[in-house]
Amino acid sequence: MKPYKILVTEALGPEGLAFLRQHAEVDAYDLLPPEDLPGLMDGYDAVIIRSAHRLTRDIMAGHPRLKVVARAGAGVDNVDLDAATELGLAVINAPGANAIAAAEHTFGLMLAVMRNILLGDQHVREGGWNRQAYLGQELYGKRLGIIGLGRVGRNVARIAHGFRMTVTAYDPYLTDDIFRAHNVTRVTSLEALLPDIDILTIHTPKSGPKLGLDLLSRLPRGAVVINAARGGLIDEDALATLMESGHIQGAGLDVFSSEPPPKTLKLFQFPHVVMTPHLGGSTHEALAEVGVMTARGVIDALNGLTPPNIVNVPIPDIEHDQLHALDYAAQVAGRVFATLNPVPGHHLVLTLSGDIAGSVAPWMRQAVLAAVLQERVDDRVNTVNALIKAEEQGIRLLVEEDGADSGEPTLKLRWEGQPDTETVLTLRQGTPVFKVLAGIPMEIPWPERALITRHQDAPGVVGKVGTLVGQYDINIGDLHLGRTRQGDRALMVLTLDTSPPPALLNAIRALPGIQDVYVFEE
Ligand SMILES: NC(=O)c1ccc[n+]([C@@H]2O[C@H](COP(=O)([O-])OP(=O)(O)OC[C@H]3O[C@@H](n4cnc5c(N)ncnc54)[C@H](O)[C@@H]3O)[C@@H](O)[C@H]2O)c1
Ligand SMILES: O=C(O)[C@H](O)COP(=O)(O)O
Repeated sequence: MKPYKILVTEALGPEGLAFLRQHAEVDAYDLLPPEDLPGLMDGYDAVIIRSAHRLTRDIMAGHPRLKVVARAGAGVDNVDLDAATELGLAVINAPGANAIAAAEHTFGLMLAVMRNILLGDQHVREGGWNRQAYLGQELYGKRLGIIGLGRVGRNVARIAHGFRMTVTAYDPYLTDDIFRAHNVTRVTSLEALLPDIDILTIHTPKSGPKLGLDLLSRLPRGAVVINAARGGLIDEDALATLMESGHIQGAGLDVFSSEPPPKTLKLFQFPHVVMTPHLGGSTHEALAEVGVMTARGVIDALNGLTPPNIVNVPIPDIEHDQLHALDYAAQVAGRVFATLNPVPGHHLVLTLSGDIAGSVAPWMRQAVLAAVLQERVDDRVNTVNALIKAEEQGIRLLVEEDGADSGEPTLKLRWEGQPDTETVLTLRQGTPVFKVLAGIPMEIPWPERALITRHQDAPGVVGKVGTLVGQYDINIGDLHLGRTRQGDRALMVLTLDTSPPPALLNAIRALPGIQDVYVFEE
């Protein structure tokens, strides 16, 4: 019996499916009718879609088993990311896995428009041979304008250089180095880009700029427009208007505001508009790459890891094993802190130092916060939705820097204004070691099973607890004691070889001087 159940709603590369099947029971469809998806979501740990389906809040909510949703592809605009995050669902995608396919398809469309390939094909099939009627234009020496120099945009630039085009791009989110590295001239506005190019191609997410009549009119007369990114980035009515006036000579479209486009789409009237049914990422190679990347991400996320292709959790730039160790340290620190300090404050103060500063810090904050909240909130809370759940609980996270950004990763936690809640944990060669517990300095390598007593420092308490544990035939592997000062608050941490039964815990609780008893087991 496999531990997970996964629904795949649209054709996934066979390599990805095979990987999923090693770890999960998989129900895979070539194309699940979209209207059937809401009724099928129950009982799956993960659901994987492509562009034919939408994962809305309504569809994702109310499925206790669901932990991960995935978009097997680049664009996650058909997943309600805010809803997924609030619901604690990890969102996986496959960034870059189909970027070469999409870039090559962009050139397919470009060549089809510039060289009248589809019109010529139709003409020959109809028995014609009028070569003069289908005179085309070369890409060589043309000025290509790219909006969005991301994974696809950079591949477009690479191919364009092969055609000896000059390449200019607009992407306000990238550094100059990226433009230089790809031999692309940078412009800092669309207004600067559009008048000086022959061919425009857009490669931004759906949230990118919308090119309506005003912006498209800035293209020189006779320009060609390509959209293999997302429907709606190029306004279809505006494009039709400019095709009609002859301002725009031709267009290549792989994506549409509504897919498939309605029969009433004005652009169908123009022979120099070449259209494909969202084929940009549809090559065998890309589907294989997308399938494997998605499948690995989904299984990692189900296993509680943070894969590099998770969309709604900050991703630390470190090795898998190191991340796993830090995740464990965050769990231990958060759980022990929340259990020993059950009355929460309003402000949780977290100090990170050592190797968890930098790119790891945003993820670490969420991981620790999730572990603290897990002890307090019944609702599902995890690294994905920790910040949202904290806000719902009226808890604010205050992050303090202590300046040290190398050395052993160290987490310090306390409720603001309550120094006796301070908990300090260091990760030493992969093992969490507590340095301070509930404000009491102690040095405790964290065991698999620990029993902690909170008690009054007084003669006989330790011996009585030890005797009771022995009476239940449980071996004590290690013992640590700490106190604020003689006769004051004290803690005892016992490493036990076997689980203490409830009767033993009750017996310890009944001993004079004992304030509370806690058990932590893996
Ligand atoms: N047709 C297809 O089958 C197909 C295949 C793959 C990708 N896509 C789509 O192509 C697009 C690009 O994909 P990608 O993998 O390169 O994404 P990406 O995230 O790697 O790159 C997108 C780039 O757009 C830039 N950008 C964002 N907003 C912008 C704005 N307002 N103005 C200018 N630049 C902006 C970003 O800085 C980034 O560099 C996405 O919409 C994706 O969904 C379509
Ligand atoms: O975002 C993507 O990866 C592309 O739009 C491909 O979509 P598809 O998976 O439906 O082919």
